Amino acid sequence: MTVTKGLEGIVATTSSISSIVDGVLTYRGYDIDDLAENASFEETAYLLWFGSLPTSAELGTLSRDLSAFAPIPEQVIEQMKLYPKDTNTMAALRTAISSLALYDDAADDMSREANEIKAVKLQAQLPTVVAALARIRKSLEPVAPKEGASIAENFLYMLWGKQPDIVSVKALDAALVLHADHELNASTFAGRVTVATLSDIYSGVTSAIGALKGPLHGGANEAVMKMLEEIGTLDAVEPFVRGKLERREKIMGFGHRVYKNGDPRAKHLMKMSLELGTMKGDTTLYDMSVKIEDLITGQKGLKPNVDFYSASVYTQLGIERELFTPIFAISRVSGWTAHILEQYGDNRIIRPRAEYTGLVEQKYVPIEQR
Ligand SMILES: CC(=O)SCCNC(=O)CCNC(=O)[C@H](O)C(C)(C)COP(=O)(O)OP(=O)(O)OC[C@H]1O[C@@H](n2cnc3c(N)ncnc32)[C@H](O)[C@@H]1OP(=O)(O)O
Ligand SMILES: O=C([O-])CC(=O)C(=O)O
Repeated sequence: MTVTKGLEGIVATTSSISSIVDGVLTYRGYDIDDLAENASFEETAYLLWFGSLPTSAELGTLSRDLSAFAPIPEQVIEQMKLYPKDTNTMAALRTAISSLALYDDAADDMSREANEIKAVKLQAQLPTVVAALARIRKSLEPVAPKEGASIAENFLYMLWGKQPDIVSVKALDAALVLHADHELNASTFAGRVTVATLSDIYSGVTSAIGALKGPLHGGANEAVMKMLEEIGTLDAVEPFVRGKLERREKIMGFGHRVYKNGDPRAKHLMKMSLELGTMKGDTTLYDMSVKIEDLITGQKGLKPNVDFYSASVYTQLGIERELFTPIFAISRVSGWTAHILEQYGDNRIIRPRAEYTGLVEQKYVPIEQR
């Protein structure tokens, strides 16, 4: 048996949803740079689920479905009010999304049609859950979704309880496009492993949320912001990074399993971070981030990943750190559900082997003789 730690370089499935070839990321054959500049998040989600960009009529239908599905059951809201207020937001999200299944009569309907509807429903409801969790944490009443608004607009509206400005909506929409899918990343793989047992789509998304939470994956965006807060000023960047490198500690938001010459999504978020800082008349967070990048890339050859500049983008949008990874989930649920539909379409249980390295030839010893 050959063991490849972390399954590095192992091709575990075929997929026609997204690809990373020579550092270029595509969704269904469209370059991420093209989509980041031109596509809305709703168009992107449609592309991931159904394989082509929507016509106006198809996009209209999807937008109406997303609006219609956005409200969540009152019981789920009441349960969320019972969660400890200081609990990890991703832990709360994992629980709330799992509980949505209890109120969906079609949760175990495994037909393609029912699963497509549940994919759209999960996409519609996840932002409502995250916004409600954020408000409940602050002892505020959740705000009901607004009809006819895009996912980005609706999320900020439900979060802030007022109509968001156009700049914030555009920036969040672009960030959602950039995070929507990423081949066989850890959370998508977790979701596919779960549904490959023919478990339901809610179980798959719940597994995926659990995997995204970790700081080596989606949780890195919150860890980056924690680091920026800890550093505090531009002058403190250099000694901070030097200390980290001397102690051989990881710098969050850098490195990637697949990209060794840079993550194509990072440049878009970097540009957004500068634009938002310039508009606000304070580019400190951007300047600190660039200085960290220069030092880490110069000394370790590591490049920033998608999580690095998203931290300063979200902070400059006025979004609290605890919501960064849940916002990643708001976007990635489109990719997770597209992969889950693909897995159901050509399923085989995912069950690799382990090389045993434990004790052998042990004999049972009665408890009083141990
Ligand atoms: C959306 C996303 O999930 S993007 C990734 C988000 N995660 C992070 O930003 C966390 C920080 N980064 C990391 O932990 C890693 O780079 C990962 C998890 C992303 C990839 O892990 P792997 O593919 O296993 O990379 P691996 O750990 O083998 O790294 C290779 C070398 O670079 C070093 N390295 C990798 N990332 C970092 C980092 N962020 N800071 C310092 N050193 C690093 C490793 O220590 C290792 O050095 P070594 O060969 O001397 O032991
Ligand atoms: O692909 C990965 O390993 C992690 C990543 O960048 C993502 O999920 O967006």
